[in-house]
Amino acid sequence: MERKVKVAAVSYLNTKPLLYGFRDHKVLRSMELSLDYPARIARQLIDGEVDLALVPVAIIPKLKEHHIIADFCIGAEGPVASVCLFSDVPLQNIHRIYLDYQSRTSVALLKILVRDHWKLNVEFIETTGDYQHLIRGNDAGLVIGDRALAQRHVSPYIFDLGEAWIRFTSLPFVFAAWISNRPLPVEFIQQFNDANSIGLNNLPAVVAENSSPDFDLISYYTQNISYRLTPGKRQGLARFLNYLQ
Ligand SMILES: C=C(O[C@@H]1C=C(C(=O)O)C=C[C@H]1O)C(=O)O
Repeated sequence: MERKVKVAAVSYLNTKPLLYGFRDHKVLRSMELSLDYPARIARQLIDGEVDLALVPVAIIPKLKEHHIIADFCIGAEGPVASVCLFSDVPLQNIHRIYLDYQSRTSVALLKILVRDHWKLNVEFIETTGDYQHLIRGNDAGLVIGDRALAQRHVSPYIFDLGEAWIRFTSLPFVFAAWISNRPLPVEFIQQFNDANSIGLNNLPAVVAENSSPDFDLISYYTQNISYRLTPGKRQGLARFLNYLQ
């Protein structure tokens, strides 16, 4: 028997609908699953520690070989809610921006928007651990995931990067996609896609076992995160990857 496919997924609330259907699914016989934050998962796929991962799409150019294997992604066709630039002041008054160490795609997206859409002259600051308390005065911060949903209750100014990208390009955006660093059997991919779809078809059940004190999850899963990797999203992805060259 072939060895098990090592799969890594994002540990945030946005991924729960995709992972819901894996329990008891027969695809589990041929894979093992681990969870982490996006920048770590990116490193694991680049280093070959895993075979397939829900990785930030910004790392695609770093992979020797890549296959987008599933019909699902973490995308947005409007405000995404959990990828935002948070600030005490309006855009024009921001001097410095703390970058989220957990992110790869949103950091690259933010830099594109700052340069070409908002046309701001700011300094970027890398982070390695908690930094949200440093978001004050003229220092803004990019925050993603569940921590962004919490930061929405703290910062008076919220600039949503999903919304900004769409204003800028008129295209949807893909933050993360299921990407493998080697070809995988067709049968595995079919089962994997089936497992992904189960939670999306049963969102009330997904919400019943996950809760957020910060955001309404049904809205998050239906109005903000957009999970289907549609032709429009692939177009948005191609445009984004073009900017990275
Ligand atoms: C929408 C989100 O997309 C995420 C953003 C990522 C990034 O910036 O690298 C990676 C994975 C996604 O989970 C989010 O985390 O809120």
